Amino acid sequence: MNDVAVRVEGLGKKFRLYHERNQSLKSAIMRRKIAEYEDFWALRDVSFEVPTGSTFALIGSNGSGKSTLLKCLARILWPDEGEITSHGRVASLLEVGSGFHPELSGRENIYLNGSILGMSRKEVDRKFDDIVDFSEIGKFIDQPVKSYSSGMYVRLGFSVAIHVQPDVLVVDEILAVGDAAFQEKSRAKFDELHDQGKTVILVSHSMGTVLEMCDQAAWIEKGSLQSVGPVKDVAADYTYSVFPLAPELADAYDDARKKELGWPASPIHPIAAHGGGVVQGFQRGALCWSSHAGSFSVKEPIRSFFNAVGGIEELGWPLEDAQVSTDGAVAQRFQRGTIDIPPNGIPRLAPVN
Ligand SMILES: Nc1ncnc2c1ncn2[C@@H]1O[C@H](COP(=O)(O)OP(=O)(O)OP(=O)(O)O)[C@@H](O)[C@H]1O
Repeated sequence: MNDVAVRVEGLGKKFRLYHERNQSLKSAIMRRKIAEYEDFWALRDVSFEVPTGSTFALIGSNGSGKSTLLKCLARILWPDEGEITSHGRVASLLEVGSGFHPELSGRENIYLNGSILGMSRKEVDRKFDDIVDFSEIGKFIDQPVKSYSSGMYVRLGFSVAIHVQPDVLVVDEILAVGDAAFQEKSRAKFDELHDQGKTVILVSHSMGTVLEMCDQAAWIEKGSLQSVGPVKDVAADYTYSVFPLAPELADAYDDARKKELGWPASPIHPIAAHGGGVVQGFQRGALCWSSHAGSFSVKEPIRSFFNAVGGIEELGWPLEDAQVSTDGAVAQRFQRGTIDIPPNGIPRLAPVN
């Protein structure tokens, strides 16, 4: 077996950006001039290898070129420079409804999509019931797919793609369209593929999902590769670029704290009251700097706090580390009140009058 599932070498993909809004031949003739355009390189000089059996994430900000790269990997787009070599059967699930014909039924689309992804009719016949079962489309299978919800589209598309039994599965963010139960089911399917030594390449904006599911990653920005390697390193590089450290916190963020708190997971929140300060959420806690107390770290529960109230306006910054009792309850004192989180419960905020 090959150690490398996909090799990308010097990849470049350009698009034409037209300066005239209307690009039809008729309008060009009417205006007696050919539409002007410029070349825009969505990807340039991108090279990396995806190890066989890895779950590989592509990360980067909006418009950085992730989907374009996935489309090149799935052979939906053809590169203008460089090349992609892949080993084994590649199946992809990119845009909602891609590979489906809206007027055809779910049943007909399973055959259509299956053949696009390289399955024979006999193979689809054999797997048909499993595909329908996994998709949970049930009695709607003979309805035209144009009447399906986007979640139903994705469930059917994903079900066909995994039943191709690909060596490499290429998936864009669209799985997030499915409901919680289906997302859980697709996660389990990814684990199964991983256990079978299959390779999955996916795009996700959720750093939690990426860290949980993937072992390798590549970070792309403005069409060029920034870093590639173990997911933790790449995710750290990326998040530092998105959420730089507050200058006040930089000194406090030594190696020990880095280990304890992880990398930045939120922008810097300024605190106006009581002489001012800043607080910033990290992967496993928060760092706080106040003009009174200098800087100190707060562990996990502050994240629940951030989520619960959407900010630190009400209670101010934390005055102590969270106190965790044996039954899992959490209590933490803040500048203007306290927060209590019962085991598996909703945080209660108790502002001081
Ligand atoms: N068909 C196209 N014609 C012209 N420009 C395009 C085309 N497809 C993509 N682009 C441009 O290429 C760049 C990269 O787009 P792409 O969709 O790959 O980004 P992305 O990283 O997937 O973004 P997002 O996170 O927002 O989904 C963008 O600037 C986009 O406008």
